[in-house]
Amino acid sequence: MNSFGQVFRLTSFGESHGRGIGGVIDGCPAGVEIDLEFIQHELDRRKPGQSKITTQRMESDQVEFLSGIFEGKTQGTPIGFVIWNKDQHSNDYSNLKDVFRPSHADYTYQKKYGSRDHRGGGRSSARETIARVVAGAIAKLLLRQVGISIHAFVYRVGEVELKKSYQELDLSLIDSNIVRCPDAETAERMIARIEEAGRNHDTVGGVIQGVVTGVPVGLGEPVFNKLHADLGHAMLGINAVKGFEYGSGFDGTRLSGSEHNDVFVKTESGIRTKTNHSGGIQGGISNGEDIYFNVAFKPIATLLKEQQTVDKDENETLINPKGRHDPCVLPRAVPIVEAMAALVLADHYLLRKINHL
Ligand SMILES: Cc1cc2nc3c(=O)[nH]c(=O)nc-3n(C[C@H](O)[C@H](O)[C@H](O)COP(=O)(O)O)c2cc1C
Ligand SMILES: C=C(O[C@@H]1CC(C(=O)O)=C[C@@H](OP(=O)(O)O)[C@H]1O)C(=O)O
Repeated sequence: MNSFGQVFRLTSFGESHGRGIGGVIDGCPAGVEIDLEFIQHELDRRKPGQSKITTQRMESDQVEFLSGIFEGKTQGTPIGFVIWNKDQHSNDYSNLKDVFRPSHADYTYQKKYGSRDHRGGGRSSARETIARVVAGAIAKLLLRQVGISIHAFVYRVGEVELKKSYQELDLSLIDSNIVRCPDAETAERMIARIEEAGRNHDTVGGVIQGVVTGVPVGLGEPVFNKLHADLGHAMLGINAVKGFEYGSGFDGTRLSGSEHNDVFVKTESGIRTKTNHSGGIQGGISNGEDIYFNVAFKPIATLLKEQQTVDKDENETLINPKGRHDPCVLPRAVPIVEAMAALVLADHYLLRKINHL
């Protein structure tokens, strides 16, 4: 399937080395104020060639809207958009036509479809995430109107970890450096780690943390489409993602129940919890506390060095990829994580409106 969401739905199309990437958003209500500069800014945060630590493919990624927006507002009609590809170097992939890059999608696409667009990985390329960032930006604008904000930042690159909780950080500093870690000293070490991977013709993975604030009580469906399940589905659908945890996550399993329970307290702003191991979600439904989660990204597959592989006739052979690749996806994945979270939150916000008088 090429669609995502229940009410606020995105269908994307396009391949990395085809004419372009685009999408259709269905189910966006009328009256969302569209800030085109903001949408373009989100695309600029994702685009390739943005700094020395990303792929050097040079795309301007200017979005062209075809429908659904009039006089600065959504009309409740399908929103169509396209971004044209301009800097494909398809010859870089000529020697990959009949061989499979280890841990990319070449082998599985070939086996599933019997053929594949080998240029730039075709539809398996993360270039498709452009569509998610456009739709996510519109979802963010909708959520902004109802007081919900979403931030993501790079938490770990390889072994270089941010040793602070998100409450101790100034999230307005996320974009103050090229790696998108809101702590200047850790950011420097992360950048050095990515440069080291690049120099060695290798790649490095890590973790992005996401935080959603201003969420009202009651978003999420109680059995299927639990809020955390939909967030996990969204995050695990991003290219190169290997893991998702929310709230206390895997570390929470080390605590006893009495340490882990989020005790309720009555405050001036209503019922709150003393701690937030639940990560703002209980029984699949938001409880009004911050939602926070971690997303794990692998070190990406295409290494600019020789590796063992097989070809499409099942002979063992060697592979030597060329071209422009991200030594680490995390800096560019930050806006993608935010976009996917925004799609889920907007979807559940609208779903609650349908389900309740
Ligand atoms: C922002 C971003 C940039 C990426 N850039 C590259 C890249 O330059 N080279 C590469 O081999 N994979 C890159 N990937 C990862 C591949 O798209 C991904 O590994 C591939 O589709 C196989 O899917 P899987 O890793 O989820 O199994 C990138 C992923 C993201 C999120
Ligand atoms: C083009 C983008 O990223 C690409 C993602 C990608 C991959 O395998 O996912 C491989 C590279 O593709 P190419 O060889 O065509 O440059 C990246 O540059 C983009 O994100 O816009």
